[in-house]
Amino acid sequence: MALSLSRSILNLKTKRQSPLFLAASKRQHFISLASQFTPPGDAEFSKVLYRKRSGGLGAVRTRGSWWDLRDIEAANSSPSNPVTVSMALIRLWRLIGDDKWIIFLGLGALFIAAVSEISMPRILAASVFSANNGESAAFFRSSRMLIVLLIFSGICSGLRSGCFAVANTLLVKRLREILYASLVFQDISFFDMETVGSLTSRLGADCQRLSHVIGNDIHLIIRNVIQGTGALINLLTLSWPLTLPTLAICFLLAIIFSIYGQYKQWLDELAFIGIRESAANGLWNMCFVILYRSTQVLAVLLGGMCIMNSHVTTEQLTKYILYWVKLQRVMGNIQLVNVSFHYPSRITVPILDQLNLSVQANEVVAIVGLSGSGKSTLVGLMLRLYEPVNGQIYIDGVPLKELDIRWMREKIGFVGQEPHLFHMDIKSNIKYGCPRDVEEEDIEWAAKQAYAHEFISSLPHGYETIVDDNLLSGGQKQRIAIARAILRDPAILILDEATSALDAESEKYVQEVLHALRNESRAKRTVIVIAHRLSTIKDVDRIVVMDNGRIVEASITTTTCLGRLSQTLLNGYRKTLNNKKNES
Ligand SMILES: Nc1ncnc2c1ncn2[C@@H]1O[C@H](COP(=O)(O)OP(=O)(O)OP(=O)(O)O)[C@@H](O)[C@H]1O
Repeated sequence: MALSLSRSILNLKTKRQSPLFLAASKRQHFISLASQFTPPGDAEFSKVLYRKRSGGLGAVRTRGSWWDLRDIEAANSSPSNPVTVSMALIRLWRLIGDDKWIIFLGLGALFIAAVSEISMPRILAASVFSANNGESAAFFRSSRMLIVLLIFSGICSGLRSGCFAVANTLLVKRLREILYASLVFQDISFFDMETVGSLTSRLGADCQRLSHVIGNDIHLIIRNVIQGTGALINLLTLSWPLTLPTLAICFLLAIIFSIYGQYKQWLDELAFIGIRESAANGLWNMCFVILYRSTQVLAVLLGGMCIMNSHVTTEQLTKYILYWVKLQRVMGNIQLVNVSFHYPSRITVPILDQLNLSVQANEVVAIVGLSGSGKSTLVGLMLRLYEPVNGQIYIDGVPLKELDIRWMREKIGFVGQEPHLFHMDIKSNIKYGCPRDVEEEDIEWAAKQAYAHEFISSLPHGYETIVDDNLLSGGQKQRIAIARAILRDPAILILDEATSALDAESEKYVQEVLHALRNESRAKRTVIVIAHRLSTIKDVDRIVVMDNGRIVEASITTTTCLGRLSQTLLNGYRKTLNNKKNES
């Protein structure tokens, strides 16, 4: 929106250079930009109360006129957030934080400079007339006064622009911090819809523009108001008959400005929609929490009676309640029931179609299938990077979407095809993102599990070796990423095996890791591996074959794999097998 506004302002600037038009556009731009950085919430309650009163209580009932959006739909198609100038200023004021003294200092300097500048013409005229009349004492007094005012206005003007420039810099910094923090926690689907360019522009140019309004325009407005008022008082005291026609023209200009400022009405309408949405959300939350909690209360009441009647044991009741309260520990059972999915950016292309899959805790399952059959998408849904369009995913019997997403992701280790390593030592790379304190031996243990310890130890500085682009092969990078995932001790480990792009040495790494994971009790966990090579699926419990967004085989073993793969898949794997034979 900020970009399109920027473009439209640019167009307006090139088409119409009228200062009035530019002023109106600038104000609208400022409000729109401010709304990007502020959550909706400061609602105009007086308006709502007024509307509610005018509609009566009946308007608020289900399907009552209070919820009706058609009037606004018809009147307005702009999706901007409802933020008024004052709201935007208040929020920006909060952003200044502890550095408000800079603004106060700037305002003080601004006031003194403005008053000095207003006083100068009167004293200048007085000194000219006193010189003309030969009144030397008055002339020197006026001249001294002029010099003092000159010095004051010079120093204070400098101080004013310095203070606002510093406030401007602080504001840009904070806006970017807040915006960046907000971007980091967006859903993956948000990044599908937004281009990198527009996000970069928000962080860069838009923040800069918004703070420019604060750093320059606002203090200029304040200065002009003070100087205008002073000039008006001066004019009125000099000659009110001359001043009144000027005032009439100014009044006319103010009316024209206010006509351009009519968009406020749209902001009010949008604020009203926001309030109704919040109210609907509040009602939903209230109903959900009350019903959810009442199941626990009922469980305790009825369960207590059943214990007294010896229908259930205390242990059974405790387990029952604990399941309802929260999933304490992830065992690693995964169940996908009738899951369908399409990407938000391509809603007409179904990727997963009524998919059903069940993975038991500690099972090692390989997912195979031709490129584009939806394997990575399936994993993306398990990681809750996206929500299924239809169907449900359960972890240990609890719907995935009801679990705390951060907590859940801590329990899942994921290693993608191109894992990212940081320019720091190998030890820190393995430790990266681990939510608990770990010792050197834990890091080595994880590296051993990932078959990385041997090559790390052979490096000149071992675990202290700094990772750089040319130091490690693709397979070695992946082993470090697996060590990183294993160190977090996830209940579910998902490996997206690299495709043919990697070197020959990496051919066996997933196979070895899977072998270790299956045979070491400390490493027991559910493992899902997206396999591209036959060698990988040798050691798994089960092979799941995907084709065109569906699971066509869900429980074949390695020995029967080749025999039962569908013809299409078989051809693909035969080709791989032949290539391998030719190579060897
Ligand atoms: N972010 C996305 N937005 C839109 N479409 C996508 C996105 N990611 C994947 N797709 C499409 O979804 C389909 C399934 O892709 P997916 O990556 O899940 O297949 P895959 O079986 O993992 O393939 P490969 O083995 O090549 O990794 C493909 O047609 C792909 O183009």
